[in-house]
Amino acid sequence: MDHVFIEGLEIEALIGIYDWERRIRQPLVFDIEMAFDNRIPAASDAIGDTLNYKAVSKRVVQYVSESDFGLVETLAERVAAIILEEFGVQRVRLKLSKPGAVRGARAVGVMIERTAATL
Ligand SMILES: Nc1nc2c(c(=O)[nH]1)N=C([C@H](O)[C@@H](O)CO)CN2
Repeated sequence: MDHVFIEGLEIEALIGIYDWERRIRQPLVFDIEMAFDNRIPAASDAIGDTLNYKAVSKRVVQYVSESDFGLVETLAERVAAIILEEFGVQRVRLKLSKPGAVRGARAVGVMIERTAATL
């Protein structure tokens, strides 16, 4: 299966379980891999046939910038659901990194893979 990806998408958000984290915005980094059949846009050369990574990025930036969660797990789940539901993606892999959250670690966070519900 082909993929469309977004790597290193940096967004500041209100995120964290500690009191001090409720008063600041922290940088988060998203790496997103979306299953998509790229043969169709490759044949037509039409942006309308693509899974448009710019449109997905814009939506993720808008949602994450306005979000307010304690856990990175919650935010990752919500972003994955938006990608599946609003962009018709069948499978998404998402890595959410919180750089600098743990002293000595470059980043911590979660990686999830979700599939669209079938009726
Ligand atoms: N699995 C998780 N562990 C932790 C989280 C989290 O969201 N998921 N969050 C924190 C704190 O907010 C931390 O990032 C502050 O340094 C701790 N562990």
